[in-house]
Amino acid sequence: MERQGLNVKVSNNDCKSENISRKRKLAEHRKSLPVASVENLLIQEVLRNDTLIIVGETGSGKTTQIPQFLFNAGFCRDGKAIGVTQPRRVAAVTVAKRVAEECGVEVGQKVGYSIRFEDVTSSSTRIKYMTDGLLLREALLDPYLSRYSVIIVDEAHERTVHTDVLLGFLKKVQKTRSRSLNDSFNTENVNTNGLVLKKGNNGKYVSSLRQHRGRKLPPLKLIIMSASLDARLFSEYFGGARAFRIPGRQYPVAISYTRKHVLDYSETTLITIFQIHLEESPGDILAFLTGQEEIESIENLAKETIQKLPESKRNLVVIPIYSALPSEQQLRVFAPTPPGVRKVILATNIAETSVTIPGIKYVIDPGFVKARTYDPNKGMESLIVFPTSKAQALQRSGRAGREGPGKCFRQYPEDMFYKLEDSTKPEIKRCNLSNVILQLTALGVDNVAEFDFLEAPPRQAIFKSLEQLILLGAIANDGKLSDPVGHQMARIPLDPIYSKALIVASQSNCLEEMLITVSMLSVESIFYHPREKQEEARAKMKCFSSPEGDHLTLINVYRSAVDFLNKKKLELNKDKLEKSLRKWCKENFINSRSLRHARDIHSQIRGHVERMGLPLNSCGDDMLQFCRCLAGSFFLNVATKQPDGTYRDFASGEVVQIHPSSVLFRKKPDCVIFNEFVQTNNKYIRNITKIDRLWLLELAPHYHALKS
Ligand SMILES: Nc1ncnc2c1ncn2[C@@H]1O[C@H](COP(=O)(O)OP(=O)(O)OP(=O)(O)O)[C@@H](O)[C@H]1O
Repeated sequence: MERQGLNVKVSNNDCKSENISRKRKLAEHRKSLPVASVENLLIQEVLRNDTLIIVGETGSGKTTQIPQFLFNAGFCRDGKAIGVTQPRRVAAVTVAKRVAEECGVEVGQKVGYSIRFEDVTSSSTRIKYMTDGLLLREALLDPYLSRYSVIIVDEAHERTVHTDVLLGFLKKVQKTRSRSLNDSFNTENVNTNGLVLKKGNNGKYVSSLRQHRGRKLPPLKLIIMSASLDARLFSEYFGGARAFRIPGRQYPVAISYTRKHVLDYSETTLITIFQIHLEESPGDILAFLTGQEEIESIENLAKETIQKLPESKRNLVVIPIYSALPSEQQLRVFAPTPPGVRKVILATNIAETSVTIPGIKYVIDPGFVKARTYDPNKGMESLIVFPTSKAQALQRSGRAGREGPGKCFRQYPEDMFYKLEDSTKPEIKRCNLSNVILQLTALGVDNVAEFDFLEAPPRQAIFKSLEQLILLGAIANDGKLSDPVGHQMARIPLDPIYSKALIVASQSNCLEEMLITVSMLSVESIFYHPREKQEEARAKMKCFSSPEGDHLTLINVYRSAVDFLNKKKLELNKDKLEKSLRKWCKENFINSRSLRHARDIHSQIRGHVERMGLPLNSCGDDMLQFCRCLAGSFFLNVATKQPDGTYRDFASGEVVQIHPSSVLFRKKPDCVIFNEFVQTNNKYIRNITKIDRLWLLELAPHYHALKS
């Protein structure tokens, strides 16, 4: 006993001194960041300008430090908060954790984060990191964003559709809040924005939002940040807003290029990983790839190669990260590596901006990214692999110089870099806009075509998406949200076509089945077919296959997994249960990560529909009923067989083929609904169910009776 007590005492002391030295290190690190030298100047600029554009090298401290400067300068007096938006969930979570640690608080207290389906904030949260999409959702409940004194839109160069919509919306909120500002402040020491500027004892500027009369709001300060944005474009959009440049960078990153064009970037990436591992000094590796399937294939090849290395060189671990991975699995990449082990992270562009992955010294950038494209003429959206922009290449190399000097290996010749586009084409110009239009309409924007966008999307895309929303019954003839369907759809955080499917299903007695379907459709590839075990995998898939098509097949997989868990629940604890599910998945050639993600989405969306009061009903064994419900939900995506065995998409007239991964690939029914259009060398449709064409006349006459 005594011994144990002694041990505890010693380790407590160890802990304490470890904590103190960690705190000291963090404080020193903060002081060493380039942004630290301009703290005062920055605060003055924010006080003087309602909108400020801040440009500073990657790693200079923008995301983690500027919100803390603003907090210390008094921007959260009166209970107001500073909101910081990020294009990606993983960045919002990890940055919030880091800033909470720097402030010496638990995440969720003074510093918190909020992302779709996860809110780690409290009434005492004053610095809140969140995704840009989440702030837009918050605006539905609080159109003046009244709880915020400052909004920082970080990584604005990414130009995600949410960032662009948010900027237009924030511009509007700023105008409204400025108008509502009571002008009877005490004018002494007050600048034009109604903020009091005082120099504090420590020589730092401190602002105070003077108590305003009545319930009027102080102006909303807006900061737009990035390492690589077109400051002029943003400045013009915000009426000549001031741009502030943070001088200096933290650590140098040496860039190298290939001598020749590479034919297969996956192969060269794999080779480069092992060259670094065998020849370079210690430090972790981050390699950028384009998607889950590519990552999984390189992950397997890398693991096989590691096994072939001499024992002493097998100290390399491979960790994947992509957006379809559940949050806690994504966070695995941030765990420190044990001494003597090198990790290689295979990432999509999810790890491109904002995140700091401890230990990364080497970046491999093949120069490609998978991005959405949209053809408004055909109403078809597809994912295509494109070369990155210069801005993306700079962000990627920036991940290497965050804890010390780093190296970036670009897998293309140097002259290629200069040929890249400066910045990424804004997503709003290359995506289906139905989600944007639904959100803007819910925010009270009646004429989306006239909305003040930073760069307007093609008018044709607006009209096409508007037409889709009208056909789905979300928007009424007067351009407003329909009641109740449009309002319900705007509340469900899914693509409008899936939100509508849930509403249709609740009216057709099969909401349970549709909930499973949309959850499974929201993740990437449930089945995996390893090259060397194609036949075995195909045989296993047959056990789940439904002759009706892929939707019912997905339901079969989900229900089999739930049955398996229910059977084992009594014998195993939670950890062992998950482990045995993973084994079950492996035996059945099911991607356990995707299945887990689908289960998460299912439970979260289920919560939403329950709160909305939709009846959680099931059609039981009546699968005909469910297939009719699929037809009534996805009537915009119909394809019919042609004499030569190909299909014609009903809406666009395009010739398409059933994707080889579909259970209907060989069966070729006369008429199908589908959920995905994929363009590779051929045009494919994926996630398909056979239907009776006559159902469409009955279930969606407003579209099919007119078009037939
Ligand atoms: N989670 C973390 N773990 C360890 N160090 C971190 C973490 N987050 C930030 N840092 C350190 O703080 C520095 C500043 O990070 P910050 O994200 O504020 O920079 P930034 O200027 O916003 O960069 P970027 O433009 O790339 O987002 C990083 O270079 C890194 O050294």
